[in-house]
Amino acid sequence: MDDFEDPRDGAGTSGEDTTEQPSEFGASEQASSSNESSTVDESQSIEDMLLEFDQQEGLIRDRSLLDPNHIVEEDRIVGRDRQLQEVTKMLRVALGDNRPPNLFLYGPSGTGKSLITKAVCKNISKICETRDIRFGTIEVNCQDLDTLGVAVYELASRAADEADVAVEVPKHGVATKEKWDELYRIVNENFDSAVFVLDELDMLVGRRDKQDPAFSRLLYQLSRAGANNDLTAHISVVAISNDTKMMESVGSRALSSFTPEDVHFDDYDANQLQSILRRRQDAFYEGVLDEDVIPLAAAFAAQTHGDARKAIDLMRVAGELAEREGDESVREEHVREAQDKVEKNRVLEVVRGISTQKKLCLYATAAVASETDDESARSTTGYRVYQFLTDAIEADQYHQETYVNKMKEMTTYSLVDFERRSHGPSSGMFLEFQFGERPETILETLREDSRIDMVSPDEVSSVVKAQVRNET
Ligand SMILES: Nc1ncnc2c1ncn2[C@@H]1O[C@H](COP(=O)(O)OP(=O)(O)OP(=O)(O)O)[C@@H](O)[C@H]1O
Repeated sequence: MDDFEDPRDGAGTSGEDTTEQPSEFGASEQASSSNESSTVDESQSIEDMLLEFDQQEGLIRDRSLLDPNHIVEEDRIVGRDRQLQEVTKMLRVALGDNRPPNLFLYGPSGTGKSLITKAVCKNISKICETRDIRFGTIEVNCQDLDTLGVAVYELASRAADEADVAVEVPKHGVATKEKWDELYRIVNENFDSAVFVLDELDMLVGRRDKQDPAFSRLLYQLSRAGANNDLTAHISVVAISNDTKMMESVGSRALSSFTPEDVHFDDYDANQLQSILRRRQDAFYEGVLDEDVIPLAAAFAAQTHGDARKAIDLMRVAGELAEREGDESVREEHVREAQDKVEKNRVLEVVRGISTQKKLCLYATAAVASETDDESARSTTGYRVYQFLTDAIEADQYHQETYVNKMKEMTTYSLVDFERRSHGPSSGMFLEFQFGERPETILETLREDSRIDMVSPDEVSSVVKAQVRNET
């Protein structure tokens, strides 16, 4: 955040929100609808409109380059040489007659973990074809898998897709053991060598036992099957996670058979993100991207933790906004609009599901952060603003400790981060919260809750200012 100029400088970050955000999709929808209303021809039939849109020149030439799930060619991968080399070195064993090691790839989201794994596996597969080795990449994302049984079925089903055969057990109503046997059958009959890619593995917690999460059982069973010949193919397991501490939750039983090689993926800085975007600028027709677009999208994405997915997403949304508004080029203002929209949607997703009390804690803390120079909020000040808010809407009031715990829970949604601090003996200890998104975006989003909207933002702001002045 502090190693480049805040891209929003000069664009009003001080909290004096001027635009009325019309809907959950933010200002962009409003802009496009007001644009439409000025050009609408009421006599036009739907068919005419469709034909007209069809003839309109778009700005985006190749949408796949802006799709985060598309595996880009190797020459578009930038800034991950070390990781590419490590993963290639370890998995290349699959090209011979040996079992490659298991891997644990960890680092924040959007730092290229899945991309590098897919790119290396794709190349291994290409070489294996020329050597008559039947190699398969069996990939699952564990995010939506809630039990071990579901995960094993999913693996069997992906293995079957990769081998172009059918799964012969039903998805429901059979024991997990049968699903394992089916997975072994498919792999053994169709592959000499296979890499299991378990993306977002830490999400596979299961319902049974928090001490023995499903991901731990999955790792144990898979690596054991490799060792005791249930799986005759040479298999390697690549576990991918954002949670650097995931391996600490893997039970000792699983750990002793899994024993992975670790590969760390660190954050991208704004320069690396710029290079990533530049290698994809041919997603647009020549000359339609203004020169400020890429540096600004990269700077915005670098503000959180340098997420390439976010940078690519910003460039795509900016392009789509420009297209929808009938503009001839993608400009800086489209990126700013896109940033608002992307941030707001993410915050909305989280905020929609939390209780009013948590919203009040978050609102109070974000209100403080929006008034401080470094956009941080002390828990002690946040709590006083929280008390003001709960009094104002006559809601129950938590003790300070509960308020702090509720705020700490917000770290799981990556909305806030915190550090324990003390500003000298007179101020005592407090937590200092930092936001992953602009505090103003969080405030705007929370004001969509009618109870919170009962309190005037100006009133909150003057309470906050007074409290911040009182900080020692
Ligand atoms: N070094 C890079 N060069 C080019 N594109 C990249 C690079 N790193 C990431 N990307 C792109 O960013 C997007 C996200 O990358 P990827 O899915 O690999 O992230 P991840 O670390 O696996 O994140 P998550 O943990 O959220 O799944 C993809 O579209 C990918 O193509």
